[in-house]
Amino acid sequence: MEKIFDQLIDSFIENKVGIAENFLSTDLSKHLINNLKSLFNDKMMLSAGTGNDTVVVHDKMYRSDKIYWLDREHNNIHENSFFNLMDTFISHLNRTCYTGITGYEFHYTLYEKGAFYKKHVDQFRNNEVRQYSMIMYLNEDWIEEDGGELCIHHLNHLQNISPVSGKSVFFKSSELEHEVLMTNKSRMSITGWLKIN
Ligand SMILES: O=C(O)CCC(=O)C(=O)O
Ligand SMILES: [Fe+2]
Repeated sequence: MEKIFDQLIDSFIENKVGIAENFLSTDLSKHLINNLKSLFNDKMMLSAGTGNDTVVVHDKMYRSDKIYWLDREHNNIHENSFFNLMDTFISHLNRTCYTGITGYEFHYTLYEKGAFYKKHVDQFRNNEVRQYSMIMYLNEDWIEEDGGELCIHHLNHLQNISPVSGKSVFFKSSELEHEVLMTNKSRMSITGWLKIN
């Protein structure tokens, strides 16, 4: 696993956007996507909001994804495997890069056909707790016509990343502007932030 962690970290250092293709095993991706689908069927996935810590605005012109927060207290074996993986990644990151991460938060994310998330930065304006953004995609068989790329706005160019199963993306929450382009079919992922307090 350390090799994949280093791939994510090294590409982050080189390009400001870390990408690792097999961060989640096929098995774990499958279980997590099944969790997400059953949460959706049980109407547990709710419209995501935007704003700072205290004011959350639900503006469907700005983002139209649905989310559900992961929690060890759900006692879901696959969710806990995911958290174990993140714990290992964070100790590796802290050990090799002195990042001092002390916590995290992750949600399941569903963009239904036609959904998007307009250009934004992840760190809240009045709160610097979120240090790194991390997204794990869960979609098998993604083709260009499906749209839904993560589009990173670098200073002089755009970088489009397709949301393919197992792939993880990692970048600084305070810096990079990015958006999720409109998706032409259901787009599923786990999105989260590594935090300091
Ligand atoms: O799903 C993605 O590719 C990015 C999601 C995102 O930018 C966010 O939730 O803040
Ligand atoms: Fe974001």
